[in-house]
Amino acid sequence: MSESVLKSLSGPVVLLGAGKMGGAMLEGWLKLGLPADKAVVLDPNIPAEAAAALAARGVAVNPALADIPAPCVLLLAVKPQVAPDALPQLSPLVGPGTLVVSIMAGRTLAFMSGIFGAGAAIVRSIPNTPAAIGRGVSVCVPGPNVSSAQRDLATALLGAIGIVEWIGDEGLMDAATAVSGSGPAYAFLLAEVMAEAGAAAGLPPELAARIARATVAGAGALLDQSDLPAATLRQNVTSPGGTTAAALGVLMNETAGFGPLMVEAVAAATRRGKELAG
Ligand SMILES: NC(=O)C1=CN([C@@H]2O[C@H](COP(=O)(O)OP(=O)(O)OC[C@H]3O[C@@H](n4cnc5c(N)ncnc54)[C@H](O)[C@@H]3O)[C@@H](O)[C@H]2O)C=CC1
Ligand SMILES: O=C(O)[C@@H]1CCC=N1
Repeated sequence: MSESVLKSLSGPVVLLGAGKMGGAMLEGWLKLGLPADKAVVLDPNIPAEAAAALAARGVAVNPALADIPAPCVLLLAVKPQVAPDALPQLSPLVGPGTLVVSIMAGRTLAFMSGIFGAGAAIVRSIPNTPAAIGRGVSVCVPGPNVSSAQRDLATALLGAIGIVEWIGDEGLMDAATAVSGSGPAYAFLLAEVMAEAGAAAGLPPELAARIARATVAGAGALLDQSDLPAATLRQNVTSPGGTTAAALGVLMNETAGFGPLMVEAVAAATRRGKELAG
């Protein structure tokens, strides 16, 4: 479904911001068959080499706005903080057939319709960086003017980089951002702190880093491939009275363990999302 939707678009997909997330999304679309001449990148800071490589593949990089045909999609992948300066100039591009998709943390549907007009079709979404290997998670909420065909189009665009979850309540987006948008950083931090703890326990630091990284990656792959709940996979490691139980006694402490700490972390990220709302 994704492939046929992306291969048969009537107008271009315009990407604003070709950084980590925008760049990964563009690669996903091209891989799934979006014709390169249907992709337009707008990013004043794109490195010359990257711009030349995209242009060689047929992608239009930083054309004059007046030269861009009516877009099917305008995908907003700039930082939320630059949105008030970067978005208004794009307003003339947004016509009745244009779907605006934002991946900016915090920025609300109301903020975007304030720029693109109350009639604009807008999807607010939050992907995550495993998008770079096609293993992203995107949570999306549609604005009131989004047609079912445009929802399918957003699913195709975000589905090119991983799984897509739709929600109906925009009020949940900051919490979703705190879990899946920011979540990969928590998993990477786990690999970092396990390595540091291994070194503190006497392992050569490089060995500790290698085995911690491979362990987090292997556990993630097992979680992915198994049908068992995470709690069962955890219990399968934990011999009664053994080493894991000793560690989990610390990590699962009801007041100072991982659980309450994660609640605090997700709450902090959720609050920050609300601050970025604008
Ligand atoms: N990095 C992540 O894990 C995630 C990021 N996001 C959201 O994605 C958006 C982009 O984040 P990243 O890709 O991480 O940032 P990034 O810094 O890698 O990319 C932002 C890009 O925007 C470009 N840019 C800056 N000003 C511009 C302008 N006026 N016009 C066009 N392009 C401009 C920059 O040159 C850069 O290439 C943010 O809004 C962020 O909240 C969402 C989910 C996950
Ligand atoms: O840290 C951020 O604000 C962005 C949104 C989710 C992940 N990175």
